[in-house]
Amino acid sequence: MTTEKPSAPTALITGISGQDGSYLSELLLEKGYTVHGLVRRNSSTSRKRLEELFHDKTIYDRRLFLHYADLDDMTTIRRILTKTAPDEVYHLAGQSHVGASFEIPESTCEFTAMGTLRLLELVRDLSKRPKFLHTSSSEIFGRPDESPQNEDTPMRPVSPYGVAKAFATQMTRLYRESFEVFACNAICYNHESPRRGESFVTRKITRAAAAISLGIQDELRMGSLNARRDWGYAPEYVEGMWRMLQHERPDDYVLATGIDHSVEEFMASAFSAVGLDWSDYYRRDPRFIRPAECCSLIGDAAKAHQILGWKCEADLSVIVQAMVDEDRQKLQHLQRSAEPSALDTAGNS
Ligand SMILES: C[C@H]1O[C@H](OP(=O)(O)OP(=O)(O)OC[C@H]2O[C@@H](n3cnc4c(=O)[nH]c(N)nc43)[C@H](O)[C@@H]2O)[C@@H](O)[C@@H](O)C1=O
Repeated sequence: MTTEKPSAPTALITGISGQDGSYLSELLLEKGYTVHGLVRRNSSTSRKRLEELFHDKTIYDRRLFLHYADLDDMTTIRRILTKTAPDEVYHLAGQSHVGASFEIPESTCEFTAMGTLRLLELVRDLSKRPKFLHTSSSEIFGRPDESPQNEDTPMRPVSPYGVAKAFATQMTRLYRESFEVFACNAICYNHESPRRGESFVTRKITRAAAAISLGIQDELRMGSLNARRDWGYAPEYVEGMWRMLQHERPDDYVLATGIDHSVEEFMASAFSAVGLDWSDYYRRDPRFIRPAECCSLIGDAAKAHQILGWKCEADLSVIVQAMVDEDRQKLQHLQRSAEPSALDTAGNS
């Protein structure tokens, strides 16, 4: 008698080419999943970036598939969902820059809020419903009354991004409670890595520290250094997302370290990693000060720890060092290959 092996699961990831999407696809591929990823139509670098990450072309060719689809193009997403019939959908895509959301509130809500609602509608209508994970954000708490925040802390967003995420978070709850969709919110606090985009403050700082130490840059223009954030390590956060969909019941979980640091402390750590004093290079620039700011966000991940066995282990100083090292290596490579335009520092984030 032959016992039939259960077929490996299939996942669909929106926003696969971002930091979290790349780590999540690696995790799922390692676990034997077939992974389908949605990439924006105008994102010409996405495919190349993922190809570079997956040196093993066999995996890339046979178990990782990319599809072009924007979050406002639901007929295409419906077709992809029907064709690929995923067991799990990880919804990571959206406009993720808090500062930019003050400039582009409408498109932020269009993609981050309405994009999530439209996806939930598609999932609800499928005959074989996949499990659904929405990556929510600590920005939903805005200026909270309590610290640390947990899954029951009231939402009080203070940015268009936070408002859009609060809408998407509440919709995800509603589809779970009213329409019986297996839908979870991963309420993620800031999480960083050497794959973090340069418009986020951590990467902006580590790249500047690396560039200044190599003589490529001479100052760092930034906004306020007082804000405090709970910074964790991105690969651990995607592991938490995966665990949520493996649990028997859908729910919401905070993913956070429970330890906060100021932007100034992060900067001191990055500059000391290259033997420099940050205060010699910092220039306050009002362009980077937001109209409203979440001053201090710190998460309580006790529920994720107790129910999912999730915890974060990476120390912030180790993350900072890894980011600075990666930036120095990349910049040195560019210096050697004499690509001056590529050495321009990210000045608009
Ligand atoms: C959880 C949450 O995490 C991220 O949102 P964020 O916390 O806004 O991240 P950030 O790295 O842009 O800013 C952190 C802090 O740093 C301050 N800051 C000062 N000067 C500059 C500056 O020059 N640039 C930037 N970007 N920030 C600056 C800024 O005002 C803020 O207080 C996203 O992943 C988001 O998608 C998300 O969900």
